[in-house]
Amino acid sequence: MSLLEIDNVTLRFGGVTAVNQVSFNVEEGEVFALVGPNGAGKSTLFNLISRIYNPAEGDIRFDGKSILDKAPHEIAPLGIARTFQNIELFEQATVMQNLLVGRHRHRKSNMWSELLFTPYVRTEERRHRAAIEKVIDFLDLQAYREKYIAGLPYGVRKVVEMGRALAIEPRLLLLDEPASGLSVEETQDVAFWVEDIKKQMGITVIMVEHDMHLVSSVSDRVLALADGKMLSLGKPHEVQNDPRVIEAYIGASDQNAEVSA
Ligand SMILES: Nc1ncnc2c1ncn2[C@@H]1O[C@H](COP(=O)(O)OP(=O)(O)OP(=O)(O)O)[C@@H](O)[C@H]1O
Repeated sequence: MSLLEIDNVTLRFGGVTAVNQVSFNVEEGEVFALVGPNGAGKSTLFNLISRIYNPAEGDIRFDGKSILDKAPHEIAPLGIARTFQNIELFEQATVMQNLLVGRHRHRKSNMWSELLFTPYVRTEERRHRAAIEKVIDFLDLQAYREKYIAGLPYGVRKVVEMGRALAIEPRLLLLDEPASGLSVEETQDVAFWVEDIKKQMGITVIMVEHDMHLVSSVSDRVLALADGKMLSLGKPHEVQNDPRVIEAYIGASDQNAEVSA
């Protein structure tokens, strides 16, 4: 059974069909990339999986069960974490505090036991701290742990956002443009982390990304979309060389050229 099944999903915004009869499966342990020109429907697909949007048609199953009856806040407890294109962290909180927020889904203690600081709460607190230390080590964030997000460079914030999602200890991680705005060196780090997230942590990754070099170096499979429709699905080199994909990108750049002309 696939970890995630997108089954004939359609979503319309007024007259625009943002996602048009899209079907694909993501297998456990895979790095799966969604690519396509601007407006292809990639972010909308992430928002459908995160339950921010309801499909007009189709089903989305995680671990064999439909998630269409879940509210957005019930998605992280299922084991699905995500990052956002426009980083969504608490600016006036430290790196450590932001990572602790990610642990919320694992808190099983109630308010009274927290107030009384029972042995159970103490053990749980240690478990949360240990999980976070693991993420800090993994992403090399030691130097920033007590720093406020507001004062951090963009590249570090992006890493913290990935850390917040990893702190949830998800089974499925959705990365929305992890390399956008990053330097070549920082993008190289993202490539190493994605590989390790898969190999060391055993987490399945779906990534929306425009950087085709990153996509082809880390992805097992790639789905190319254009105008909400599936164009091509396969290994990175197969999709990159698919004439339908090349045509869609050329078409999109022609349109941009016309707009900017
Ligand atoms: N909330 C919304 N209301 C109306 N239309 C929307 C909304 N969100 C997306 N769309 C439209 O749906 C289509 C798909 O948009 P989407 O943001 O999913 O594309 P994308 O592939 O993520 O693009 P980009 O690479 O620019 O982020 C576009 O035509 C977009 O204008």
